Amino acid sequence: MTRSERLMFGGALRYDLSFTRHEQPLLRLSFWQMARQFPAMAALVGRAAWREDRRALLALLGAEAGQGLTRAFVLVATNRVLVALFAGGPTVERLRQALPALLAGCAVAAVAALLSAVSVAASGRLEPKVERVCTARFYRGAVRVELAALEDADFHRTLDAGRFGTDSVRMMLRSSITVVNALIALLASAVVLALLHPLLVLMLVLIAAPKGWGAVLSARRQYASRHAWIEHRRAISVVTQKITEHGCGPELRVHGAGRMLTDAYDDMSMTMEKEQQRLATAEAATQTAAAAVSGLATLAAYGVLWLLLTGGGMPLAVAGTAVIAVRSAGSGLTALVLQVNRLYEEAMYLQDLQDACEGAERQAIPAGGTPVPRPLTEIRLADVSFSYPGASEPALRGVSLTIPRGRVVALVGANGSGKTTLAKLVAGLYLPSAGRLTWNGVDLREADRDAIFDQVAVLGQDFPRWPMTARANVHIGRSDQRPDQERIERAAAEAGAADLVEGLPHGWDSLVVKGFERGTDLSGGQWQRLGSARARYRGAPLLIVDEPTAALDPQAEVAAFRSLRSLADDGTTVLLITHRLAATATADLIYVLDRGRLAGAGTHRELMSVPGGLYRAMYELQAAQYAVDGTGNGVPRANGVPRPGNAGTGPGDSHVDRVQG
Ligand SMILES: Nc1ncnc2c1ncn2[C@@H]1O[C@H](COP(=O)(O)OP(=O)(O)OP(=O)(O)O)[C@@H](O)[C@H]1O
Repeated sequence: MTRSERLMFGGALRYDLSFTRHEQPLLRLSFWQMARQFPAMAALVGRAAWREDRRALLALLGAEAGQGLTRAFVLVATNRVLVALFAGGPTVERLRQALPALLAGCAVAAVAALLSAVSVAASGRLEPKVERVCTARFYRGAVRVELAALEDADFHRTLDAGRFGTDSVRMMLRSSITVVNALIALLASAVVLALLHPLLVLMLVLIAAPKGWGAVLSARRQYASRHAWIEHRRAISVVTQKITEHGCGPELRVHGAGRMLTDAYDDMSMTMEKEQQRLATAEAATQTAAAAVSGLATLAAYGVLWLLLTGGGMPLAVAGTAVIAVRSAGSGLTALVLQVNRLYEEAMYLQDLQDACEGAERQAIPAGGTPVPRPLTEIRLADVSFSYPGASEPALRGVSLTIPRGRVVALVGANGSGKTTLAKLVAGLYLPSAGRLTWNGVDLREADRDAIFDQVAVLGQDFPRWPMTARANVHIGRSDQRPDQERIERAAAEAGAADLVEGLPHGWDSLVVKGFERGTDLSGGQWQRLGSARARYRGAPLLIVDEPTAALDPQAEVAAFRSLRSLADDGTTVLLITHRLAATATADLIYVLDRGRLAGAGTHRELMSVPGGLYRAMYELQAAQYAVDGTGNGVPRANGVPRPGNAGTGPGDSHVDRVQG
């Protein structure tokens, strides 16, 4: 373990042996068991190829099989040429005898070249398609996975491992085709050799076996290493990514964090280097052993030929063909071994991809379910508890509450009291561990979750800042419909984002990500307005907002809370999570959470009237910062929203604070 790993990640980031022993059965498979899996893996890719472009697949298979057969024809033609050349008679006559076979050999070689061109074109067409289909299946599955499943480290690892497999799809197709080609070529050579002398086939097998063994051994070693180091690699990429990330720039420089990260890169990469060296040394040893045994077998093959020739058991022309056949079979074999090596390794990664896809499909949010009657009238939680997978303490315990339609419902409570968790349950992102959560009387467990998602808009604390244009950043809120510029602009105006977009160099077409053409960056508050525009553009009957004003200036904050109020007046149910208790004061209903339990419910006035109540204590603490009392006396109000500060100036008033002399 490196120093950096201990400091930054709390320990070594490698899966120990138990992972490879218990969780990677592929590594325990023998070559023959693995070989039996090839057809299934090849079929996986083959089926995708068949679905996407069967003409290209057939052309590819035909061209490869044809190329293999041409090699046998070339060998037969060579044999004919040699027989003619080694026969008695004048040279001109022997050449004339050899000419037809020579011409046939040339014609077959030309056909082989054409077939090779067909194969290149067809595979160029097919490979990207198959890669796209298999990769898209993986990503489609990944976005449908239940959020709770992603909390499980093992499942997360399975998904992560699947990502390596997406590169393997293309390789698998290519390697499978090349292996088919090499096998046909080898078979052709073996048939020709068997016809010449059966003993030569045995020699061919002896030459091949050690190389095959070496290839399989290397592939397994590489695969095991990659798996064991997967976390380590991921950590290196996470660390280095931060070095160029825009938001990290200031701390990297001012705090000198850059040095810590670059040192960590050095440190962790050095351990990877050692692993690479270990692999290379092992690989070299395996290759040498395989080449030595294979070389001895080749020597033996030539020895047998020698004996057959000197003993008169074989004519010189046949021996000549045999030498060419052994040589061509030998090089074909090397190609085959290389490809089998690849295929073996790729098959393992492809299996990971298959496992990830199947896992994602198993853990997918179910499609369909009981329809939820519209419009949304009420969401009810009855004795709901929820624990995050692997967590020792539940995040919510026996919570019962109701969220009625068209109201602003505020969730308040200390950090970690369960507000965000509760909101995620309400949105259908998590299912309760116990108790019932119903949407219009339909239990979340049976409900059509897509229909629920369709009625929810979220603006989370750490909402995504999509690296796209300003327009796409809003439109992605309702991307199942065609972009509607008029609605986009209305949503932006309501969220206070219209001016900011107008001020961008390319307006709605400005890329709000630095580092691209037309790219520009936004301030935290500007991002929050854009995020809010997105949530509004979605136009869902339930809007969940988690600290929607954390980055806004006071004026924008007041406007934001006021517009939430007017949304509710228009029938939208607003679930508001905030620590700004001045804003919750105008909510229709406030729920107070304390360590996962419901500790209070009512209006601001009701909760303030509870002596020693948690809400009152929190409110008074916050109000004290502004030197106002909890009853609202002296708190200036702008359209019903309490505003801290001195009376007399509305949020929109422009004035210069003066100290009266
Ligand atoms: N993904 C998670 N996995 C495990 N535990 C989690 C996860 N998310 C939150 N928790 C835990 O659940 C509890 C409730 O967290 P939650 O985020 O709901 O609190 P919150 O009230 O929204 O806090 P804050 O005011 O800080 O946003 C906390 O103890 C937290 O550590």
